[in-house]
Amino acid sequence: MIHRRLLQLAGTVRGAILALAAVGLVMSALHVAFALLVGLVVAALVRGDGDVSVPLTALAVVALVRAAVIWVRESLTTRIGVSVRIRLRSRLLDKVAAVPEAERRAGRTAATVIDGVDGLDAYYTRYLPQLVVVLLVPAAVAVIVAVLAPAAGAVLAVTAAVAVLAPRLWDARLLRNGRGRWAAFTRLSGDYVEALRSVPLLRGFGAAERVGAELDARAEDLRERTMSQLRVSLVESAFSALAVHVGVVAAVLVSLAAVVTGSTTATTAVLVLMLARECFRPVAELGQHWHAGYLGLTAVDGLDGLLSAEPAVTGEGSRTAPARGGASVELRDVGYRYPGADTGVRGIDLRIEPGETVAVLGPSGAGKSTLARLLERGADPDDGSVHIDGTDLRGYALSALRRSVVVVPQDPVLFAWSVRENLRLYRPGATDAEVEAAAAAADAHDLVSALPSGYDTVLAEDGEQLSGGQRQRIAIARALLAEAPVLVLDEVTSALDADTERRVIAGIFGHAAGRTTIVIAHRLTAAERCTRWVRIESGRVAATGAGPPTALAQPTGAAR
Ligand SMILES: Nc1ncnc2c1ncn2[C@@H]1O[C@H](COP(=O)(O)OP(=O)(O)OP(=O)(O)O)[C@@H](O)[C@H]1O
Repeated sequence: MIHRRLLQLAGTVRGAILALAAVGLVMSALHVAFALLVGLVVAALVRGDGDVSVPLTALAVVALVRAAVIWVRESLTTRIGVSVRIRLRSRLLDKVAAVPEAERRAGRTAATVIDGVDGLDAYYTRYLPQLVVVLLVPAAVAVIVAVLAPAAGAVLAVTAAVAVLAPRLWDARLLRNGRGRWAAFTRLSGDYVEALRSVPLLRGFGAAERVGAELDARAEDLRERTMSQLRVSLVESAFSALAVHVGVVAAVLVSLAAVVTGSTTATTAVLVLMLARECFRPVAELGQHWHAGYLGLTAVDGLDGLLSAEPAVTGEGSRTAPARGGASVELRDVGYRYPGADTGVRGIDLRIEPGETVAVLGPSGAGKSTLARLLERGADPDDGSVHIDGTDLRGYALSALRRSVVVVPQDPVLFAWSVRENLRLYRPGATDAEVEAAAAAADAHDLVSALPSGYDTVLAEDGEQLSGGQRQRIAIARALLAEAPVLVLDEVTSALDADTERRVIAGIFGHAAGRTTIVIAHRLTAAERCTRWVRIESGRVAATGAGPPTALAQPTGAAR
């Protein structure tokens, strides 16, 4: 089955597919030559006449060349397979980085990028080249047989056509079932990832058993779909195999009948027997490759969905980063709605001078994190514009912008790398002294030093051996080390006790002095060193004030 979208996705791989098809054709020609030579040798031996040394030598040469071509084909297939996977994965990973959808559905995305692409490898490197071989070789062999024995040639032509075309009747159903199975597989992958991440939570709430039972039910659904798929595919294979065997037997019987009636020779009958097998060899191999390759076909929806998803932001300028130190930040009548929702921010006007420290306060859901998102260009505003140092964010090269605005989220991600590598995420060239100074400023030096190998301790996935507050402090140190002109701290001290929070805030303000710092906070203690405050409510600026925020900055009932 040829899938137009998959051919488009393959892009420049088309030439490689044709090269593999050409090698497949050479291979088939060698098989046919081998069969003819064996036929000639056997016929000569049966007749007991003639010298068979020449065809035997030719047979040995063909066998050697065939071995060499097999080697070439396999190494080419592997190389092309690797390059197809690299090319597709790099296109997909570019998308994963830009598409919010991929972030939200991490498990499904991982299944598509890993299993889907693996499945496509067999489709491109085995199935499609073999399809070209099947379109040419059985017809050519049937013509050769027809020249030797017309009736046997006709039988081969008809049965080969049936063997190739009959399974296509099941293709649509196989593909439909396969897509359903793939959807169930990726959904289950996503659910497993989510459940594994939340095991302590699920256990804590006694929900582990219920979620386990749901996963069991989904796994059972996947098993049933897979078995149903296997059944359809086995029926298809059985029909194909039947046509192959019936074809060989019928062609041989027809040529034997011709021998009995004296209209052909025994040598021709032996040649027909040998060639009949070669006529069907490509068909049988196509069946095997189809089963290896259709997994890729079924993954096409996931691949297509990811590749055609709209990135959160499009286009970028060429401006490099603003000058080091602080940069001005300006939001001009900014409005943003989350896609498909009526939530976000609107009419935000805010100017922050270079080096200023501003607190952004407001109730939960007011739109504070949305502002942070807009500042790092995680999304573009629907209305208005965001500027850094007077330049619209869209005028900066994305990589430069992301180095210039560092946002520390409330629940930061740490990688399963050493603490030192985690801290150097934004500045791989930072010296050990700079790393330690940033850690000390975030009140993280002592806690890191107490780890078994200090800064070289390799963290568990997402820093699991650390408490929430310890992870927050390492993430703050990482952001301080970046020395970005604009630092946005989004409730980064929410997991710290009041004393530690004060120390961390003092450290941040000392280390980041001169840089523009925006502190998003619920608690006034987190923002008490800011020189100005802004209160956001329902996506709008509700009030602003000079000096550190006081109780006035908070809506009634907010935490102090
Ligand atoms: N990905 C999203 N899709 C749709 N709506 C969203 C999304 N993220 C946030 N929102 C909505 O946008 C609004 C603003 O959310 P935001 O996260 O900016 O609030 P916040 O002030 O940071 O809240 P909190 O203090 O609880 O972190 C909320 O109504 C929220 O439900």
